[in-house]
Amino acid sequence: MKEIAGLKSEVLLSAERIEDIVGGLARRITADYAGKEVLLIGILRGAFVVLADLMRRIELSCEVAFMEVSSYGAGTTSSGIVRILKDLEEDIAGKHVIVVEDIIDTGITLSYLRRSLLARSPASLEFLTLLSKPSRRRVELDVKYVGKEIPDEFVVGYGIDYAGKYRNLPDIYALDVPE
Ligand SMILES: O=P(O)(O)OC[C@H]1O[C@H](OP(=O)(O)OP(=O)(O)O)[C@H](O)[C@@H]1O
Ligand SMILES: Nc1nc2[nH]cnc2c(=O)[nH]1
Repeated sequence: MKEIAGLKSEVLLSAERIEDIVGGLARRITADYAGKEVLLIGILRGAFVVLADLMRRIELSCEVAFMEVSSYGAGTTSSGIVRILKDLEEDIAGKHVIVVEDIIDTGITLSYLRRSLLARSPASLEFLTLLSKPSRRRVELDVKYVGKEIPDEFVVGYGIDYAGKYRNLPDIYALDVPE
């Protein structure tokens, strides 16, 4: 047991377990896109850690780009309103795009991104998330690459923050957040 932000917390996924999961996702992408070039779009800020590890294990010609979106304030619940804080600088028309997320909760962020990115005519568009909380879904989403499904717990570490902090923790912790 460890205290994070004064809250009780337990390791949900160790760094070693995360490495295995990310390696498995990278192998699937390498096989699925054989002979093609991919564009990975990391959704800032949380996805930068998984994206950095994932792309180094993908054995394909690979480009990277970033968008920053936000649907959470300082707290632990989604506002339900997605804002694009930083858009792509490049054209994605004709590219094989994989959007990389750290976590999917309600699905609102990715369903908004799907609409926004499909309108830009990529050759293909798929989604990857390290973590998914299926019990929290408020919109249906087809996510091809899911690292691990987790219960409805508030998690931090490996890029995922609590009030802007703890992204640097190598393991992922479940926090005992009061209701
Ligand atoms: O499925 P949803 O309910 O839409 O939630 C998922 C979103 O929430 C987190 O981002 P957050 O807004 O916390 O921003 P951050 O990545 O900058 O920490 C996560 O990175 C996803 O983008
Ligand atoms: N930090 C954090 N952000 C989230 N966004 C959606 N779910 C979560 C979560 O469990 N933890």
